[in-house]
Amino acid sequence: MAVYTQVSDEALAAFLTEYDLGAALSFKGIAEGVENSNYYLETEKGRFILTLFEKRVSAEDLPYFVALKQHLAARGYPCPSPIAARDGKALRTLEGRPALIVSFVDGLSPRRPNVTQCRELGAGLARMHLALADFAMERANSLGPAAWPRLWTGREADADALQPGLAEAIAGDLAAIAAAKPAALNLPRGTIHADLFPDNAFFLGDTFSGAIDFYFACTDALAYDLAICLNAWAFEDGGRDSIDYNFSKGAALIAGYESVRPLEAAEREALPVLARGAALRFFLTRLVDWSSTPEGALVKPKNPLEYAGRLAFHRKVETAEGYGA
Ligand SMILES: Nc1ncnc2c1ncn2[C@@H]1O[C@H](COP(=O)(O)OP(=O)(O)O)[C@@H](O)[C@H]1O
Ligand SMILES: N[C@@H](CCOP(=O)(O)O)C(=O)O
Repeated sequence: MAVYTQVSDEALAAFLTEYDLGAALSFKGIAEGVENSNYYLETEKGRFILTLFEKRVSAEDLPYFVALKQHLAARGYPCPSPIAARDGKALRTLEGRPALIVSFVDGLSPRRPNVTQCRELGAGLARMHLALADFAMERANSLGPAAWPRLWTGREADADALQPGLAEAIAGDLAAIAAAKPAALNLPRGTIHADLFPDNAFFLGDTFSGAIDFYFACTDALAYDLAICLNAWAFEDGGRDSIDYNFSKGAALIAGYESVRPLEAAEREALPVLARGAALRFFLTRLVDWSSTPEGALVKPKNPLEYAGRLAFHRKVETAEGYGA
């Protein structure tokens, strides 16, 4: 459930008078999502999404996220296009929160992506990287390697409580990635989505129809975005205590990406450490949420062990071929 801030009928009607969208015909809170309050909004001019930004998205980053979506939409990339009010400004205030109306993206998020969808997603990710190649704004990755020790310190016991011996393994991952960092620093950089999980990608049948939720986007290595997607799209829950890499899905995702933007030799070489780093990043943020979300909270925290399982796989992979590249 992700409607933290309620919008009254009166506040919505007054808000819409600032736009050329006509009156509201339908307005409903959206249960999915974790970070912000999202509403489905239909007006006389069509279907939209209204987002009220909650505290997890920093207000100073909002102009970056809005500009990024405007940039992509202007290049015809399928994503939510910010709708400006009559004064030309898209980012506004509603019920005391920063608020944004964006266009509705058609499609369904796959619950269990198939190989064709993985290939499509890879190509969609590479097209996004190319469309953002001339996006001038920058944002540091606030969840990059420099942030990991801060997320990890003090949570060793929580990790061991989830799985005995996990704390030592995670400490080993942090050390191994820190040692490999210099090689990863020289990779081609650009604007990355950084959270293109299946719930943030839409498909019409098996055809990629758009990406949403750009609120972790930042400036980083392009191949790191591919590594995040490998983690999010190409692993299967293999039953009790096991998470398996689906080689066909991973190979299809990489091939799809390379059909649009071929990887450089250094990016291929760095893929194992990038994939391990990406798994560590999501393990750590999930661990923080897991141990700090009170029981009975509206949002159920995601299971960190899914990412501990991926880390166990990455520790054994030495070359990009191990992922099907
Ligand atoms: N532009 C959009 N078009 C269609 N549906 C959207 C759009 N934006 C969000 N949604 C719906 O709202 C849900 C939550 O959005 P999301 O951006 O993932 O929220 P959060 O940032 O809170 O995690 C999505 O799973 C999707 O169902
Ligand atoms: N994709 C992340 C959590 C972020 O949630 P989102 O709904 O904003 O994409 C994870 O799986 O840990």
